[in-house]
Amino acid sequence: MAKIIAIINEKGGVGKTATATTLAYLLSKKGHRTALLDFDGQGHSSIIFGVKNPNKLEVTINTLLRKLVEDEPLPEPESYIIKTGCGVDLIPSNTQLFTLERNLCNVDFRERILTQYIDTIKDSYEYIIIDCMPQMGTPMINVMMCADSIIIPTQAELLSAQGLAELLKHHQAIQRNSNHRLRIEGILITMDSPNTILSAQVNDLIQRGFADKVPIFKTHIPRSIKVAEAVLHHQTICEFLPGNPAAIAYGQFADELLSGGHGKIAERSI
Ligand SMILES: Nc1ncnc2c1ncn2[C@@H]1O[C@H](COP(=O)(O)OP(=O)(O)OP(=O)(O)O)[C@@H](O)[C@H]1O
Repeated sequence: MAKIIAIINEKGGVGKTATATTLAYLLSKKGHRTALLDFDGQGHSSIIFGVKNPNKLEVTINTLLRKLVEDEPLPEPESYIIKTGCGVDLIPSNTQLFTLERNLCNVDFRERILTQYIDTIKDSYEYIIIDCMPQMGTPMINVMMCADSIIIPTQAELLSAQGLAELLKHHQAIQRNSNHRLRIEGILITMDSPNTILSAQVNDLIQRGFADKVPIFKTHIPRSIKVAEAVLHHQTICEFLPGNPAAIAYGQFADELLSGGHGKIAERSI
C-alpha cells in the first residue's frame, strides 16, 4: 500500500512543483512504483511530465472527483493514468480543478472525496506524491485527510517563511481531529542562495521559529536557472542535468527523506 506524501505550502512559487516532480522522478529511478498526483489547476506537474496541453485531456483528477461526488463509476486507471517516459505514473490536472472548491460546497463528507479516490489506486504503488495548489480550503483539507505525511518547501526569503506558522496550525488541527497519522516530514528550504546575507538571515529565522516544532531537512535546494530551463524540456532537473547543484541537492534530499534521518537541526549540506 502506497505512502502518500503531499508537497504543501499555501504560498505560491516556493518550489512545490519542482520538489514534487523531482522527488517522484527520483523515487521511480530508485525502483519504487511511484505515482504523481497533480493537484494544482495550473497543471504544471502534468506539463513537466510531458502533457503538452492539459486542458485537452478528457480525464483529469477533477473529472474523477466529480464522478465520485455524483456516485458514478470511475474509469479503469489504465485508461487515464499517463505512463511518463521517466517511469512515474501521472494523474493529471487542468484548469477545471479551479472549480473544485465551489463544486464541493454542498457535498456530504466533502473532506473525504480525495481519500475515496486515492483508495482506488493506493495498492498499485509504493509512493503517491501529491503536488498541491497554493491555497488552503476544502481541496487542501482533502489532501491532508488522505496524506500520510507532508513536506513543506519554503523559499529562502522572509515572506515565504512567514506563511509557515499558519500551515502548521492547519496541520495540527487536522492531525488532532481527523487524520491522526498525518505527520510532517520536514521543511525543505528551496531556491537558496548560499553565502548571501538574506539566506543566512532567513535560515536563522526558520531555525529559531520552527526547529523545536518540526523537522527541517539538512539539505537545501540551491537556486539554479537550469531548474526553470528543464521545464522547457518537460523534464525535472535530475533528468535534464544530473550534475547540476540543484539536481545533486534533490538527490541528497531524497536520500535524507528515505533514510528518515532528517532531524530538527538544519545544517548546510551544500
Ligand atoms: N531551485 C530552483 N532554482 C531556480 N528556480 C526554481 C527552483 N525551483 C523552482 N524554480 C522555478 O521557480 C518557479 C516556481 O517554482 P514551482 O513551480 O516549483 O513553485 P510552486 O510552489 O509549485 O508554484 P505554484 O504555487 O504556482 O504552484 C518556477 O518557474 C520554477 O521553474
